[in-house]
Amino acid sequence: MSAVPLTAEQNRETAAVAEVIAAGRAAALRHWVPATSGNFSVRINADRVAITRSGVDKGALTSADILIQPLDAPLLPRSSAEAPLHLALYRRDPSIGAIFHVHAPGSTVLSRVAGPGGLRLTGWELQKALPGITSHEQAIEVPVFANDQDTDRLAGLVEARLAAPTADGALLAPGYLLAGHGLYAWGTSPKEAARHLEALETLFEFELSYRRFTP
Ligand SMILES: CSCCC(=O)C(=O)COP(=O)(O)O
Ligand SMILES: [Zn+2]
Repeated sequence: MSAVPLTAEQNRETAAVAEVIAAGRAAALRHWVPATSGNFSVRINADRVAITRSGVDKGALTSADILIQPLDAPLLPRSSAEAPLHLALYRRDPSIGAIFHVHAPGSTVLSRVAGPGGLRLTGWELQKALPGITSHEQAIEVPVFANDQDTDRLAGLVEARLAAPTADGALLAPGYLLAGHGLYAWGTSPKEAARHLEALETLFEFELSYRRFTP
């Protein structure tokens, strides 16, 4: 009996699930997703994403832990508690290919030091790992939102903030912080989202150390 070949769409779905599993494992190796925290998603096409289920160990994901969520349908049972934050970003920006959320130490601590509002980054060469940044002299704005257990309401605030202009023409980071909670970062592909996540978390660690030495 010959196997039925997979369609291009099925191949895309399988690849997206594998990317979600790999992103969770990479984050866990860096201790960025302690105690089942974090959530990860990868776009399959214009209408659907692969996203982690709620409450599972993101460092030991299997394909059974990944849901295929249509963007314009109610949340599937056992979906991530933070799925509305992922879906809102995919809906507003078709170029987003992956979204990763971690509870990494630099992000989580700095989000409380900065408080709700915005965080400015400038002076760091590593900023150039972010899109549109060509100099350490440019300013990057990272929105910081008060944490909220109502993630639909939070998604509405994020959408409004990302649509608003920044002060002084600063570039918006491909990510934001939830105060006392963690970091969301995205990119056009899983690889780019991972690079943005790593750059932002490292910049936040730099910033925390720097602030200890400066008034
Ligand atoms: C144990 S961390 C609390 C929930 C959270 O912030 C998180 O990132 C994980 O939520 P999920 O529903 O996606 O597992
Ligand atoms: Zn979280």
